[in-house]
Parts: sequence; structure tokens; C-alpha cells
Amino acid sequence: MSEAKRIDGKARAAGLVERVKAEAGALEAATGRRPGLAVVIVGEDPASQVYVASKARMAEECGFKSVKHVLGAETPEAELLDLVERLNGDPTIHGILVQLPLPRQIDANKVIRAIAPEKDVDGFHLTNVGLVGIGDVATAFVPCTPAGAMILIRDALGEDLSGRHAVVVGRSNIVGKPMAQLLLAANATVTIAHSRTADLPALCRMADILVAAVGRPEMIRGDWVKPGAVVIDVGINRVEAPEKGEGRTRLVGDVAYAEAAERAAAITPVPGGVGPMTIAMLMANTLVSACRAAGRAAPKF
Ligand SMILES: NC(=O)C1=CN([C@@H]2O[C@H](COP(=O)(O)OP(=O)(O)OC[C@H]3O[C@@H](n4cnc5c(N)ncnc54)[C@H](OP(=O)(O)O)[C@@H]3O)[C@@H](O)[C@H]2O)C=CC1
Ligand SMILES: Nc1nc(=O)c2c([nH]1)NC[C@@H]1CN(c3ccc(C(=O)N[C@@H](CCC(=O)O)C(=O)O)cc3)C=[N+]21
Repeated sequence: MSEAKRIDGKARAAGLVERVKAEAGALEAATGRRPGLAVVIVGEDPASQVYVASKARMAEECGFKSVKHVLGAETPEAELLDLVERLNGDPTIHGILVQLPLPRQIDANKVIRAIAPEKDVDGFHLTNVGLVGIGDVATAFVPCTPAGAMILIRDALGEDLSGRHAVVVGRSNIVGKPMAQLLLAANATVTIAHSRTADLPALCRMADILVAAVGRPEMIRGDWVKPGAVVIDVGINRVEAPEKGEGRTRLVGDVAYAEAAERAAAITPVPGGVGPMTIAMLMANTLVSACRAAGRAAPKF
């Protein structure tokens, strides 16, 4: 088997962002309104700071209004709920993202439920989860990571996944579960695996589409991959990189890339795969929200 095609998520995301930018320009020209995205971060987790900064940067690049709220790590839940309420009522804000995880004193479910569903561009509110659950992915805000992964899968295999077996490793509410729903909506036959699954390597070897969303560096080895499979690596793991020098780190996925690439037909790298697609989909969702608020037809991504 020859080396897999490397799926360039970074380039695909850049193309999406160009479209969002053009559509945002058209919306502003027609209505005088700009899409607005509010990103809220509680505490100083350095990894979260990096993501939040790149989300804010991308929003500006798209011509959006971009506001960032940084709250102290000790912020009481009620204060965060107040902020969400204010953002819900602010007509210049169309998307609200509260960065997860949140500190212990704050109930994340309660915060997510407080976000107006029509501004929930993360797709985490029960209303959007429910819409995805019943297969109404056109009305829902679909969570950005699975939505971005799905675009890469469609590029590789087409719109209709009939007859294909997809294995999703991971069952979180933000990645694994919605990923499985989207694959099902596209007619794939879907298996969801998790930490209690028996003989995970054998199960993975049955996958025509293998999605890894585990959070364990390079756990999925080359010989877990069915020859010719499409492999989507959602994992983002920072590991030590002594080869780069003392104290240096690098990012790796949940899949051992080099090994897996010897068997897969196509595979996403980390970095440069699903990560940039996530941010692009956040921009797309925010644009869609702004179009709906202005009573205009929203583009499809
Ligand atoms: N690229 C992107 O844009 C994004 C990347 N990520 C990355 O994706 C990964 C997953 O994120 P997230 O879903 O939030 O993580 P969670 O920790 O919420 O979920 C991890 C899932 O993996 C399962 N799991 C853990 N260990 C094993 C194992 N040994 N074998 C099989 N399954 C296992 C868990 O099973 P169980 O339920 O049984 O505990 C759980 O369902 C992380 O690396 C994260 O950084 C996340 C969001 C966005
Ligand atoms: N409410 C909420 N919504 C989220 O969508 C959300 C969240 N909380 N909490 C954390 C996770 C993680 N996440 C990533 C987004 C982009 C990259 C990304 O762009 N990664 C680059 C590399 C970035 C780097 O170099 O550090 C890449 O893979 O190429 C990664 C991870 C969104 N998340």
C-alpha cells in the first residue's frame, strides 16, 4: 500500500474562512450589520488562552466584531451567568462561546443552558443537541469540531456514506457523540467506542472511517487501521520533545501518524488537520447566526 493522502485541514479551513469573510462583507453591505462573536474564558489555563486568542484573531480577519471577556479563576458561577445574560441581550453579538473546561465552582451544564440557543455557536445547548439528535442538522448549530471533521470526510468520500462502517473512538458530548450523529445522518453505519470497549484494536480494524477523539497521544497504532481507511485524528496532545531541546514540546494526535499513513487511504495530520477546521466552523456558525438575526438566508458550509 502506498503512503496515504495527507488531508490538508489548514488549507481547507483557509478556503472556508475566505468564504465567511466574503459573506460577512455582503451582509454588512446589505444591512449595515456585522457578525459579532463573544468569547469568554475563565481562569488562566495557558492552552485555553492560545485557542481563545486564535479564535479572536480569526474573527477579526473575517471582519467580525470580536469581544473577549477574561474572568478570574475564582469567578463565582452567578457572575458568569450574569455575563451570559448580558451577551444574550446584546443585539451586536450573534455568537457566544464559553471556553471549556470551566473551574470547579462553576457548573458547565448550567452555563451552557443559559446561552440563548440562537447564539450557541458551539452547538452545546440542549436545543441544538436535540436538533442534531433528530437529524435536523440544517437548523441546528452543529458543534464545530465534528462539523469540521465531517467536511473533511465528505471531501474524501462524498456526501453519502451508505455502506461504510465508521468507528468513533470517544463519546464526549463535544466531539464523539455529535460526530457519531453526523456520520449516521450521512448514512454511515456507526460504532461508538470508549474506555470500556473490549478489543479496541480489532474494532478499529473494521472501520472504513476511523475517528479518534480520545486525548491519548498516539494511542491508535498503524496496525489498528484497515488498509484503505480514512482516518480523522481529532486529538490534540502536547508532549515533551527533547529532540527539539530541553523543555520543548510538540503537538501529536491520538493516532501514530507515520504508522497509520502506511495503511490509510487518507489521514489528517496534527497540527494542521481538524484543529483549523474547528475554528473555521466557529466563524461559519457565527456568520449563519448573524444572517438569521438579520432575517436573511444563511449560506451552507
Ligand atoms: N481538534 C479540535 O478542534 C479539538 C480537539 N480536541 C481533542 O480531542 C480529544 C478528545 O477530546 P474530548 O472529547 O473533549 O475528550 P474527553 O476527555 O471528554 O473524552 C475522551 C473520550 O475518550 C475515551 N477514552 C479515554 N481513554 C480511552 C482508551 N484508553 N480507550 C478508548 N477510549 C478511551 C473516553 O471514554 P469514557 O467516556 O469511557 O471515559 C471518552 O469518551 C482531546 O485530545 C482534545 O484535546 C477536543 C476538542 C476540539
Ligand atoms: N467552548 C469550547 N469550544 C471549543 O471549540 C473548544 C473548547 N471550548 N475548549 C477547548 C477545545 C479545543 N479546541 C481547539 C480548537 C482549535 C485547535 C487548533 O486550531 N489547533 C491547531 C494547533 C494549535 C497550536 O499550535 O497550539 C491545529 O491542530 O493545527 C485546537 C483545539 C476547541 N475547543
